[in-house]
Amino acid sequence: MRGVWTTEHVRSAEERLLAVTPEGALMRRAAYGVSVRAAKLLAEHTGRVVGTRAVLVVGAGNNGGDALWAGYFLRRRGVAVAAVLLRPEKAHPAGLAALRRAGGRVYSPETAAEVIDSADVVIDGVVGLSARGPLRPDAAAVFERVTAPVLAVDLPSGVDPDTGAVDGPAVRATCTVTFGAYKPVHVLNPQHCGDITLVDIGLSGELGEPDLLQLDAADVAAAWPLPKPEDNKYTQGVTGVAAGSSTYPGAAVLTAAAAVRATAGMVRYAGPVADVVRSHWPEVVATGSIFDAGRVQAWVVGPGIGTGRQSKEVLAEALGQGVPVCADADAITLIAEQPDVLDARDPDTPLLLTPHDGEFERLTGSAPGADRVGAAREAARRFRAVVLLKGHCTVIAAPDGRVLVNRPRGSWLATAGSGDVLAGMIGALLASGLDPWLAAGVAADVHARAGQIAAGGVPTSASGILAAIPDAVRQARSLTP
Ligand SMILES: NC(=O)C1=CN([C@@H]2O[C@H](COP(=O)(O)OP(=O)(O)OC[C@H]3O[C@@H](n4cnc5c(N)ncnc54)[C@H](OP(=O)(O)O)[C@@H]3O)[C@@H](O)[C@H]2O)[C@@H](O)CC1
Ligand SMILES: [K+]
Repeated sequence: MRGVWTTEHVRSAEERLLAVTPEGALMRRAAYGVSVRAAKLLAEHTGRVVGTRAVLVVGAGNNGGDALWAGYFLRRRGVAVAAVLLRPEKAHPAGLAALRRAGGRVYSPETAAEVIDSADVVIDGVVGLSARGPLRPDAAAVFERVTAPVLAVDLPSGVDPDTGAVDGPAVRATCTVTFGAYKPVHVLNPQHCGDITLVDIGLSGELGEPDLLQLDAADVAAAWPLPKPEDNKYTQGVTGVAAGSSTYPGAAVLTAAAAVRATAGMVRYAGPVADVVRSHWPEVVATGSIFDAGRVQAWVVGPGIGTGRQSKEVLAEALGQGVPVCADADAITLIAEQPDVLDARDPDTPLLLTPHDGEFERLTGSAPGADRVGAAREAARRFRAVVLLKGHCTVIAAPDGRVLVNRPRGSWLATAGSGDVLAGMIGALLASGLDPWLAAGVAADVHARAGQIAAGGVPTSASGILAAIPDAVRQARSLTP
């Protein structure tokens, strides 16, 4: 698993490390890493390093110091370096002196137009860990001119380091070089970070437990349930699916099919479109009502069931059986509108909620806002449930505070019925006995892989995602991170 630490925790770890490290050593280590990545970027874009031109955009703090020292190292590799100082009086003194000594030139934003226009790479050292709010107007004006690839030092300036939120002008980087630890921005807003490089500055011993986690392929592979020699169809867990209606039969088919595709156990369907489900997926044991469905090890309830009285009874029945329940789509709206349905649940029965933003607002009374991790964590505590908050970077929070952030693989999942497929996969993983938080994270990862595989660069559909589940599992099982 990839660990991610908030800026508060990175800062205090850095303070402890700084206390036992010679002055300036950490910054030079960080800056050297920036210069190596910058040289690679230059070579990729121009075919050479010597004789290319780098522009540093330098703010008031140590992030600017990193950029200035990186400029010093790039000078030594034959790169022409120009530093645009946004706050000349506050520019890191040692870094600036080193750059000048090495032959770097210095500009103000007003005099820099020409060097920016002819840059081969621009290094964003405006602001790092201490960033607040969007780019200020002077920095925003500089980046408006930029057409060269941008390397962000630590993080793209203008993006909130702890939430990844963007609320105005912000740097959109080709690549980001960060130090010591991944920060939330790197997993919550990969679109603005581009390709990310982590430079080791010796911080790992000081960091403690991570605040967020991201699954690697190896984690997904290790968690994905596979039949063992002693298994039969029951021992792998039976998934119950209560989905669909005469208006939305497709929701039943997609949800049940995703459970079939995800694991080798058995899938039971209970609902008004049993015949439709059976005709598409003969391996599903389908019946008309949840009350005569037989034993299951987990329920998925909600896709396409509507929010009427009968649907409420179905949800209450599932919640009362003492097995994990994934409440999706209409089941979330039902909980939001008629919270007494949760009385049917023993507080120890695992519950998993899978809202998109609109459903989240219905459920909690407020939209997730900029701090999606905080919002999901709070909702998870309040409902004593795992909350999977859908988004470009889906966030999965457990009631005990653990948070996973899913790695996006394009926007292919934004298609009708895609959520039904995810719910079916989660149900199958719950039935296999996986921890609900991990089940949600692993399902979200494979769902994203399936979307990418199904799309292959052109739009796909929920049926396409469904068909790609086996290849997505294969991909996760054969890849390292
Ligand atoms: N500590 C270490 O060991 C190491 C640290 N390292 C590096 O230090 C970086 C952290 O440096 P830092 O703490 O000096 O602050 P930094 O992020 O440069 O901000 C400077 C000032 O900018 C301002 N500002 C705020 N928001 C703004 C905005 N939106 N747009 C424009 N300006 C804005 C605000 O000042 P204000 O103008 O509000 O007074 C703020 O104080 C870290 O990211 C890493 O790169 C590495 O070298 C490894 C070793
Ligand atoms: K930056």
